[in-house]
Amino acid sequence: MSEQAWRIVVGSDDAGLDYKDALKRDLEADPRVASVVDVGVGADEHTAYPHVAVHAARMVAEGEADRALLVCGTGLGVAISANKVPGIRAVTAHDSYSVERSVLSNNAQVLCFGQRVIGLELARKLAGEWLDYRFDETSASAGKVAAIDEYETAC
Ligand SMILES: O=C(CO)[C@H](O)COP(=O)(O)O
Repeated sequence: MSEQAWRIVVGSDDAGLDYKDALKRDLEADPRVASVVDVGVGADEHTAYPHVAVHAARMVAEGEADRALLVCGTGLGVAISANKVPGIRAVTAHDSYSVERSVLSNNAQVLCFGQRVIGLELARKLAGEWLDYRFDETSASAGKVAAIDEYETAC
């Protein structure tokens, strides 16, 4: 049986707009993706990154999307912001191994890139690889991710 296609939300601030739009086009053309929702920014829009990131992360936390792909200048601010939403595990990852482990070790639902940090072709390649990974709830990593969740409710 084939795996269910991803429902993805994309977002950026103005510093990440070009990459967000390019990655969105790739995702829309990808058969592994069922739907793509763009929460901005659009051209000539200057919403600060925390608002966009939290909007996207809430969509994931509330089950409206499976994953989010976020872009700002560094990929750091969108990750910090998305992680404020309970239940969200957001990472900044600019290399293939980290992207893989963000899903297989950390069950991260949110991947963040920095448009001022990596080249567009690398970002496109990493986003494509990201779609192939699914967290294994029966893996040895599952208990560690559960411990993160326990700290979220305890702290
Ligand atoms: O990279 C950003 C936040 O991490 C953002 O795109 C730019 O933020 P700024 O340096 O505060 O303008």
